[in-house]
Amino acid sequence: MVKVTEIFHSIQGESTYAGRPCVFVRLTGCPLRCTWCDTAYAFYGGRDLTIDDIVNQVRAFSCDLVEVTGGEPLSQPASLPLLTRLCDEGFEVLVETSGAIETIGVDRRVHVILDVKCPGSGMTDRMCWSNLDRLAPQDEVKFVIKDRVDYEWAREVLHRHELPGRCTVLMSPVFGEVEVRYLAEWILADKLPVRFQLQMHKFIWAPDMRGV
Ligand SMILES: C[S@@+](CC[C@H](N)C(=O)[O-])C[C@H]1O[C@@H](n2cnc3c(N)ncnc32)[C@H](O)[C@@H]1O
Ligand SMILES: Nc1nc2[nH]cc(C(=O)O)c2c(=O)[nH]1
Ligand code: SF4
Ligand SMILES: [Mg+2]
Repeated sequence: MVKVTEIFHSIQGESTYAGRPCVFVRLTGCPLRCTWCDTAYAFYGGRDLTIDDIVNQVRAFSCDLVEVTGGEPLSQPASLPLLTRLCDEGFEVLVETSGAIETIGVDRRVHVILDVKCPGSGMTDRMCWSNLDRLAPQDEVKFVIKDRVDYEWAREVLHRHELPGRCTVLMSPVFGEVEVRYLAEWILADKLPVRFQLQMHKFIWAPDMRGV
């Protein structure tokens, strides 16, 4: 069984897949507590579903792109067979993960979108740094930036781990926290080889709306 908060069809708002119709499978529960988390409603509750139930609900949307997110999807061991099954069914599969849980066992066909938790999240000490060694060219690493301190920390980490040569590097502002223009201008001033992104769905729908 997999504990699931919601399954919905929306416009992918993040990563290089932003703008594409996508089905989201949001698993319940997260061992982290990022100070700025926009999905605290997925920490508790949820419904127990079988992998077959989930696949049937996903199929009903007739959409080839599926993202498994949360909560922290990899904190449920059943997320691994779920990801493999979605690949076997022919979907293009993304997993959005905090960086705090080992990505060992994630099907190689899955595109991993891995957060690196900056100091402003309060969760840097939870990072599982060996996850960076497992990044493949089809994966994406994401820094969610709250302020200038986070930015400088992220810049140092991405250089130290030579991330830009290994996969896409995303930088995204914490929604409503940092002036988006400042982050854009910091990236330009430093000529950082990263992809700046905003959470597109928060501009399409109300920022606190669920299921979009
Ligand atoms: C809700 S998390 C779920 C997946 C996983 N727990 C993680 O942290 O990656 C999905 C994505 O939303 C981002 N996110 C959450 N709250 C945010 C906020 N207030 N502003 C910008 N991004 C946010 C997270 O950093 C993560 O990349
Ligand atoms: N539209 C939309 N795109 C998203 N991309 C990643 C999301 C997430 O919560 O992981 C998300 C989300 O919640 N909604
Ligand atoms: S790891 Fe993800 S779901 Fe968990 S608190 Fe942080 S942003 Fe929210
Ligand atoms: Mg979200």
